Amino acid sequence: MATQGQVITCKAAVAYEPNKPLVIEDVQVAPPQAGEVRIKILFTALCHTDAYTWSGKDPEGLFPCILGHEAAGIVESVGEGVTEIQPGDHVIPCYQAECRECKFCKSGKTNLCGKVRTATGAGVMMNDRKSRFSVNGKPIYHFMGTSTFSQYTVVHDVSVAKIDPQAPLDKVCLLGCGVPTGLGAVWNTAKVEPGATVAIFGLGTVGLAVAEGAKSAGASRIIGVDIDSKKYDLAKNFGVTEFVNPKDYDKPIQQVLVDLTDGGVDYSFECIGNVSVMRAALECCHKGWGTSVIIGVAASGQEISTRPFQLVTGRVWKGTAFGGFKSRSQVPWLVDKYMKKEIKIDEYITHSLTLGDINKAFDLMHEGGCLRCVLKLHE
Ligand SMILES: NC(=O)c1ccc[n+]([C@@H]2O[C@H](COP(=O)([O-])OP(=O)(O)OC[C@H]3O[C@@H](n4cnc5c(N)ncnc54)[C@H](O)[C@@H]3O)[C@@H](O)[C@H]2O)c1
Ligand SMILES: N[C@@H](CCC(=O)N[C@@H](CSCO)C(=O)NCC(=O)O)C(=O)O
Ligand SMILES: [Zn+2]
Ligand SMILES: [Zn+2]
Repeated sequence: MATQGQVITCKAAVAYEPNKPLVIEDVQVAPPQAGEVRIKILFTALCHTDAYTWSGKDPEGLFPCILGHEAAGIVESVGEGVTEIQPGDHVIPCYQAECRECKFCKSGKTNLCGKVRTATGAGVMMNDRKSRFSVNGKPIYHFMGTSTFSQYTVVHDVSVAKIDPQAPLDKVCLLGCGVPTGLGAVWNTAKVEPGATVAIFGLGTVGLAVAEGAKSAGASRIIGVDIDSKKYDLAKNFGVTEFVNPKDYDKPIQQVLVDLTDGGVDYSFECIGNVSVMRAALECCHKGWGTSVIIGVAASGQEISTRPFQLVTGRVWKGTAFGGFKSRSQVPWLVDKYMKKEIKIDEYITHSLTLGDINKAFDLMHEGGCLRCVLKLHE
């Protein structure tokens, strides 16, 4: 391999400051050290969490950094001691690692992994607590352990899911975040059963994936709640059976849903990141058993609240990261499900652009007509 062991200079989108346009730079990407993998990223999508961190509202946000965490690519080289991944493997970088050795991984109770989390939260690699990215000698922070807005990135080996080489990378890149999050929130976190009633707050990619998951789980009613009525036609294709726009009512949305469902829904999902909506999502659940799952990411300083009585009377409040999926083990399984046409991906991709258009892609994301925009990173 000509590039193995060498610094690679390539294009990447650097976020220098919150909310300032990303700058396409020539970035130096150092070779992978022990336990690391350097990946040629071919396609990356944008997720709202990238916009959230870029906005400066993420307490873990560090600048300058290279954002991006929903991508697919091909391994360029591996560091010392990496045995399960080889150059040429088709992979999806996973922001939620799976080491299979730590307390979290061994617990069987969670998909969270503790092995590299302190480093990924600090924008560095575990080995030497330094970045592999630089511009003219100045380090640039990693983001979520993935930094996929770059033609090449370096990640920990425990964060790499090896997938079917036949899978189209311009599609399966979405399995790096939004789609698994929604499906897994239903299948793994809530464990929705046939006949259940479901309310989904926010019908973006995550909320629509919740609808898809709820439909496949056999939910009897899937009520979509969004302030953008244009979402309804689209949402029907993902399984939403009824639509409610809070703007059409004078009473609180939780009351609207309780009245519509003879006392409340069995399951609700917050897919926005709005703490007032999180409260409504809990309070629209049925007394005695209703479960609400928080998926949305709220800004630094925001807190959730409700009357404790809501929980005393049997409602359950939960949250989910990456839909509870164990990344290295289950992302390849999700890819196989897509290849067998058992889950959707193409339907979430509304726009396709190149890395140079990344600022335009973020603008599109805020315009409502956009679910996922996939960027091609190489000509
Ligand atoms: N927990 C996780 O693992 C995880 C993974 C991926 C994304 N997320 C988070 O999930 C959230 C959703 O992501 P997305 O990509 O689907 O976002 P999105 O912006 O595409 O979708 C949000 C939807 O919510 C609607 N909305 C906004 N305010 C509303 C309100 N007050 N009431 C009803 N509807 C409202 C919008 O019209 C939009 O349709 C984000 O906060 C993102 O950061 C979390
Ligand atoms: N850094 C933020 C929290 C961000 C957050 O909650 N991230 C989600 C994934 S969002 C993907 O689009 C998550 O999985 N969190 C678990 C984890 O990061 O380990 C903050 O500090 O508020
Ligand atoms: Zn995401
Ligand atoms: Zn682990």
